[in-house]
Amino acid sequence: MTSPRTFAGFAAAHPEARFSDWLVAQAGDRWDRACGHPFTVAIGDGSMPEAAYVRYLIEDYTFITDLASVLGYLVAKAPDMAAKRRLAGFLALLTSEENDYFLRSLAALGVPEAAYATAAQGPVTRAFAALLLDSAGKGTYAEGLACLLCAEWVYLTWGEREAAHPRPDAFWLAEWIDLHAGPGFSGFVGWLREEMDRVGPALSEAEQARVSAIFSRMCELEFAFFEAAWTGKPVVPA
Ligand SMILES: Cc1ncc(CO)c(N)n1
Repeated sequence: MTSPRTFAGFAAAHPEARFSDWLVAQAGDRWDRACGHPFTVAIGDGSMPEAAYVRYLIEDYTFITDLASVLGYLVAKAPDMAAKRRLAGFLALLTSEENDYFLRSLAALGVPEAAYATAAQGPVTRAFAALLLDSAGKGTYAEGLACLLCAEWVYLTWGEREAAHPRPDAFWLAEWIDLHAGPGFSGFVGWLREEMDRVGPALSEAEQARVSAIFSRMCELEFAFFEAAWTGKPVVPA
């Protein structure tokens, strides 16, 4: 009998299940903790302390710089033009509209360029960047895709939840919600899921387990990233 922890076992028990559903099921409460972190609730309900958001923006600006490199690796590894187009489209958005969002928000919050342009990454961001860059750069397309899927799907999940009620006044919060909700972003995450669902089932069981471990580790690091901004005390999960 196949183990229920493998994708084959999961698919036998849940005939409609997608590979991406299995990744979330395997992550268990690590997924829920990342999507439901109090920091993400505070983005939407107007209770965000400015100091926490400044810490977040400075770290996340270094993160999205590495994310742009990760997308470059994935564009290179994507097997066909349709996939390269999707990934390149997101890379273009990240390096234009989203980059602009960071520069305007950091300026409005009074953060001087010197404080973010050359900021050293904290320990959680370093662990995060290492996992992403190693998976997408040295690993396989599937491994890099699992990182990107987790990062963007967590953001879509809290983004759509917070977009369901009126926006806070601060534009840096309102626009951060709008960047992670709406048809453009949900369309991209929907495509990432379909791509993972296409690539994942064809992998060996050992490689599927590896992809699942990467996805779950990403959930832990997403939680730790929010927690570091929220508390000001970065802790890399064991
Ligand atoms: C840490 C982190 N994860 C995911 C995203 C979404 O791109 C982001 N901006 N930052």
